[in-house]
Amino acid sequence: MDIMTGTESNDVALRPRSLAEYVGQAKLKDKLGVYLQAARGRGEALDHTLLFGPPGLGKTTLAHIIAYELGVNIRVTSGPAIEKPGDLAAILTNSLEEGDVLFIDEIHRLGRVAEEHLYPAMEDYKLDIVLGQGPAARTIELPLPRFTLVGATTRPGLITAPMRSRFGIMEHLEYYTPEEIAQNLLRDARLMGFELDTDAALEIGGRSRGTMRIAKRLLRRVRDFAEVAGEPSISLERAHDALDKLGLDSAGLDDRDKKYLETLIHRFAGGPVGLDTLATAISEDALTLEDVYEPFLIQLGFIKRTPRGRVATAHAYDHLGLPPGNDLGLYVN
Ligand SMILES: Nc1ncnc2c1ncn2[C@@H]1O[C@H](COP(=O)(O)OP(=O)(O)OP(=O)(O)O)[C@@H](O)[C@H]1O
Ligand SMILES: [Mg+2]
Repeated sequence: MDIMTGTESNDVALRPRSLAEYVGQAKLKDKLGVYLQAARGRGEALDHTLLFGPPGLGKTTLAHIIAYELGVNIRVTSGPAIEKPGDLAAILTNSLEEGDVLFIDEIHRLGRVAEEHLYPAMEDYKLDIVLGQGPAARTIELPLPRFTLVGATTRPGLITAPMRSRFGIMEHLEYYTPEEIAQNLLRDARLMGFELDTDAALEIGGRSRGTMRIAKRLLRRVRDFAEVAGEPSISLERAHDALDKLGLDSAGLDDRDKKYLETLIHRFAGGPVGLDTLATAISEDALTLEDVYEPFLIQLGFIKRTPRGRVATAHAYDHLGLPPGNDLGLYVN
């Protein structure tokens, strides 16, 4: 099972529309609520906002909520979709109205040229367009409506300093607690019209890597098991059993997480080992490890990133049922 990717069918109806429906992220919501209210009160566009954090925590959802709360339209695009400066000009001049939100997903993948064109658009609400070539070329300045750029990224480290400095609001999304996830799953179940026991929701919440998207997918799979078993509601036992069948352990680690930890511990004596070496050893892409797998393993306190490489902690040994500091030596398998 691939719990990190895939489509989210009939998800749109379940997406929270307002900040009030958006579960968790209390600190972020508090602050954002104030900024939204202030911008609305002044009748101004919200400052440009950068949302960052691991996949599936709700950045895209939040971008839509911002537009909803401001009562404006949202235009959605992504870094890789903007290749030529012309692409950006088309987006900025075609459909944006005063106060609208322009959402650029994966903003770290914006090309350098497009990025440089975005600077004056963000700062002075104007676009410099170069007409012609060579000595005959001239630049015209196109005024833009005052808009709010909302950028989302899983890799804030790749956003250049000049880009970063143009965001007035920068917010980090955090992993959800099992309780927060359960709260949202109970709401989803209600909206989809099936019974979900609270302890079952908490069980799924505890095995979802703190990630809303994963939790929602697991809920659908657990529901399949319950339905096929002819059960009218989803019980803790059913959730437990189904999650075991899906290969998730008590901490919500899947087979690939476990392979990561086992490789680090057995093959590299718990580290330190470089990311690329580790990635090769488990046939994964280094970026995926860094963006998707490691943040949660770090959050659980199972691994550490050190200057000399990745290190497994005593916690990880414990979780895998190994004696602490297990020193099996190099290359046991
Ligand atoms: N705080 C929340 N409350 C309720 N539902 C949420 C919340 N956060 C996320 N979701 C739901 O979880 C799913 C994933 O959220 P979303 O697509 O916004 O994540 P993302 O951070 O943009 O992920 P990616 O980095 O992969 O683009 C969506 O179905 C969304 O409705
Ligand atoms: Mg997204």
